[in-house]
Amino acid sequence: MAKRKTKTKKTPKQKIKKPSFKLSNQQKLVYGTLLVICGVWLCIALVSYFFTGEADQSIIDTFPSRTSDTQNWVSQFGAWVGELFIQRGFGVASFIYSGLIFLSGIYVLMNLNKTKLRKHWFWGILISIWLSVLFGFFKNKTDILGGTIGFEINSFLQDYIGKIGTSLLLLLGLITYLAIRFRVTFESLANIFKSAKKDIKNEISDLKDDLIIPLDNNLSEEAEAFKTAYEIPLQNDELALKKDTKPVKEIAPLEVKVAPKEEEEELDLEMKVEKVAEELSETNNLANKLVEDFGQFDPTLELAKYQFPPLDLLKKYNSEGITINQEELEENKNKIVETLSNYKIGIASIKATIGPTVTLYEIVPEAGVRISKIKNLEDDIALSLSALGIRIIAPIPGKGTIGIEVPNKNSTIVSMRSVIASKKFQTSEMQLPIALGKTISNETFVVDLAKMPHLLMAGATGQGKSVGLNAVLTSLLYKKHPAEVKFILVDPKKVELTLFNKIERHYLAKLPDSEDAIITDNTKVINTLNSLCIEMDNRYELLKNAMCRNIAEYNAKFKGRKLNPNDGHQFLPYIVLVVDEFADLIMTAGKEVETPIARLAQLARAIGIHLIIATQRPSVNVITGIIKANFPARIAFRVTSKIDSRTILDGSGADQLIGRGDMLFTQGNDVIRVQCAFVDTPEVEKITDYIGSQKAYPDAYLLPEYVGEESGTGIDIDISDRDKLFKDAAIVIVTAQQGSASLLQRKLKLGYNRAGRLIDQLEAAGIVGPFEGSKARQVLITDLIALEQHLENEI
Ligand SMILES: Nc1ncnc2c1ncn2[C@@H]1O[C@H](COP(=O)(O)OP(=O)(O)OP(=O)(O)O)[C@@H](O)[C@H]1O
Repeated sequence: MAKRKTKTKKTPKQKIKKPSFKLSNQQKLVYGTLLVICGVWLCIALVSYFFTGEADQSIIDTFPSRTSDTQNWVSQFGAWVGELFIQRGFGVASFIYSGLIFLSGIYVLMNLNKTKLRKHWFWGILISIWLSVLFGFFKNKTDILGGTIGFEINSFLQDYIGKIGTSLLLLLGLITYLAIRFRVTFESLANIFKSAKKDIKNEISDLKDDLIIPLDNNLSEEAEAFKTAYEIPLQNDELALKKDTKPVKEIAPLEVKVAPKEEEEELDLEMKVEKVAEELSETNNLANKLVEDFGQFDPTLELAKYQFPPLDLLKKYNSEGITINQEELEENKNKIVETLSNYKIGIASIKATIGPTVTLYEIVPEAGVRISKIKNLEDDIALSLSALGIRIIAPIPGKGTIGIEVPNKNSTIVSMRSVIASKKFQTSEMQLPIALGKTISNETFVVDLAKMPHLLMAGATGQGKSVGLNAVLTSLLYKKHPAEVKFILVDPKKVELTLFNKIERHYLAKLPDSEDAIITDNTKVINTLNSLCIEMDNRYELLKNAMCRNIAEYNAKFKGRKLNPNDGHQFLPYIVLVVDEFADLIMTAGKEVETPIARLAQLARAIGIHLIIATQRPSVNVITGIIKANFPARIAFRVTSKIDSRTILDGSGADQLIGRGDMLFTQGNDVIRVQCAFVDTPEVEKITDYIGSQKAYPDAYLLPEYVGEESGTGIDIDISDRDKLFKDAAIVIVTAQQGSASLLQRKLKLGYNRAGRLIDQLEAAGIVGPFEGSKARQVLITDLIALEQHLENEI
C-alpha cells in the first residue's frame, strides 16, 4: 500500500518567506488559560452587577479614578464592564458572552476543532440578541433583563410592525433556530405532542390502576363509593384476595376503549419504523455527525496554503489570434471548385471555417454526385491544390458535407495560456481535465483523461509529442491540487521531463527505495510498473471493502467520513503514468513491460490509474494488439507513412498532417483535428519553479514496495546488491548440496527469474560452481559452518 507521511518539514527558506500563524503548544497554554480566566472574570463581574450595579452607578461615570470606591466584586473595571454588557448591552443574555469566552479558552487549551467553536460564537451571538429582544418585549424601558439593545430593537420593531408583529417575529426566530440547530421538523414537533398526549393518557390509566388497588385493601369511604358506583361484584373475601386480576377485569370496558386508541397512536407515531431506520443507518449517522463536527474531510489540508500557478507564468504569443486572409480564402476556393469541375463534380455550396493552422472548406456537392467518387479523387484533389497537409473528409460525420482541410499560409500558435484561460477549461467539472489545444473551428478542446481512460500518443520525431505531453501535464498542474493527482514519469530520453523533478514532493510518485522520482533507466520501469500493479490490487481491495465501484465514489465516501482510516482507508489521488518513449522501453524490456502495462490498461480505469504512452515508432511490434485494444484514446501527430497512420488511428490521415503540433485525436469513432497547445520549456520551468518553491510533502508519494523477479543480466559482485533472500538461498543449496534454481524455487517459493538470479549471485559469491548445461551446479561449500565462515570472510 502506498504510504504518505503526514508530517511535513519546513525548509528554512519557507519559514522566512511565510511566517506560520499556528500557535505553539506553549502559546496555546498561555492564550487558553487567559481566555478561561477572562470568561470566569466576566461572569463574576456580571453576577456582581446584579447586586452592586445600582450602588456603583455614580462611580461608573467617573471611571477611571483610582480613588473611587466600588462595590462590584471585581472592582471598578468589573463595574464598568457589567454596566456595558448588562445595562447598555444585552441584559441577562450577556452571560452567554462569558460562557463563549470561557469555551474559547477550553478549545484553545484542548486544541479542539475551530469550526465548531465558530459555530458556537455564531449561534451564541444570535441567541443573545434574541433573548435581549424577548426580555425587552415585556418592558417599556431599558432594564437589566433586556439591556439597551433589547429595548432599542423592540421599540424599533414595535414602531413598524407593532406588538403582535414583534411577538410573531420572535416566534419565527425561535422556530428557525430550532429547525436549523436541532433539525426540528413539523413531524418531529407533532410527534412530541403525540407522545406527550400518550404520556398523559398512560398517567391517567396508571392513576386508575392505583385507584383500583385500594378497592380491596383498605377500603376507604371514597373507594367504597367508587366500588359501588362501578358495581364491582366482590362476592366473598376469597375473591377479594385476587384483587390484582379481578378489578381490572371488572373495569375492562374503560380499558378496552383506551387500548385500541393507544395502538392506533403508536401506528401514527411510527415509532418502530423510525427505530429500524436509525439502526440501519448507524454508520451514516456517525458519518453525518463527524461531518457536522469537523466538516467534510479535506485532502488538501496538509498543503492548505498551496497556491495554483498563476496564468502569468505562461507566455502570450504575438502571432496569436486568427487573421482572415481574404485573398488566400478566395484563391483556395477557386482552386477547389476548379479541380472538382475538372472531374465533373458540381458544387452546390461551399463554406470555410478558419482554424489556427488549417481552414476547413465544407462542400455540398450537387444532387446526384456520388461521395465515393470524391473519395477516390482524394489524391488528385490534393495534387491540384498543391499544398502539404490536405485532408479530405468525405463525408463529415453528422453533417452530410464533404470537408477539405487546407493548411493556412500563416499558421498561428495556440498558446497554452489561451487554452488554460478559456472558460471551457476553467469551468470544466471533469475529473482530470486536459486542454489539448484548439479545434478547426477555433474552439478550445478539453478532454477528460479519467474518461479516456488511457492515452496513446504517436508521431514522427520533431512533430510535437513532447510539447503535447507537457501540455497534458501543465493542464493537470493548473487544475489539480498536489493531493489529488500524482505523476509517474518515465523518460528514457533523460531530458524531456527532467524539469518536473522540482515538483517531486508535490506531484510525483516513486518507489520507496529509488532516489530520483523521474525514471530514466528502463530496467527500473519494470519494477515501477509491477509496483503500480500492486497499488492497483490494493486499491481494488479498498474499493471492494468500501463497496464502491470507482475512485470518484470512494473518495466522495471518504470525504464524507463514511470510511474509517483505521481500516486502511485513505484518500486516493489519481495516478498518471507518463512514458515518453515507449518504443525504447519495449525494445529493451519487451514482454516484461508489456504484461504489466496491458494489465494496468485493462483494469486500472476504475481505481484512478491512467496511462499516457508516447512513441516515435508507431509500428505494430511497439503498439501491439493488446496495447491497442486497451488504449481507445489516441493522438496522432504527423507520421511519415500511411501504414504508421493506420497503426495509430486504424485509418489514414496522420500522414497528411503538417507537423508542429498539428494532430488528430480519436476516442473511438470520430477523428478530430486539433492544433496542440504550445508550451515551451521555459514556461514549464517557471511553473515547476513556482510549485517547487512552495511547501511540499516530506517525500514523493510512495508506491508499494516491489521485490523484482527480474532475470540476472550479469553476475552481481557487489554484496549490497544481493537479493534479500541470498543467505536463505545459500543455506538451502549448501544443505541440499545441489546447486539448482528449481530447488530454490520450490523451497523458497520463488519465481524462476528470481531463483536464477540468486543462483548467479551464489556463483559470484563462490558458493556454487559455474553453469554445467543440464547438470545441477556443483556446490563448493560442504556444510553450514563452512558457509558461515565463508560469508563472514566476505565482509
Ligand atoms: N503545438 C505546437 N505549436 C507550435 N509549434 C510546435 C508545437 N509543438 C511542437 N512544435 C514545434 O516542434 C518542435 C518539436 O517539438 P517536440 O520536441 O515536441 O517534438 P517531438 O515529437 O517530441 O520530437 P522528439 O520525438 O524528437 O522528441 C518544437 O520545438 C516546436 O518548435
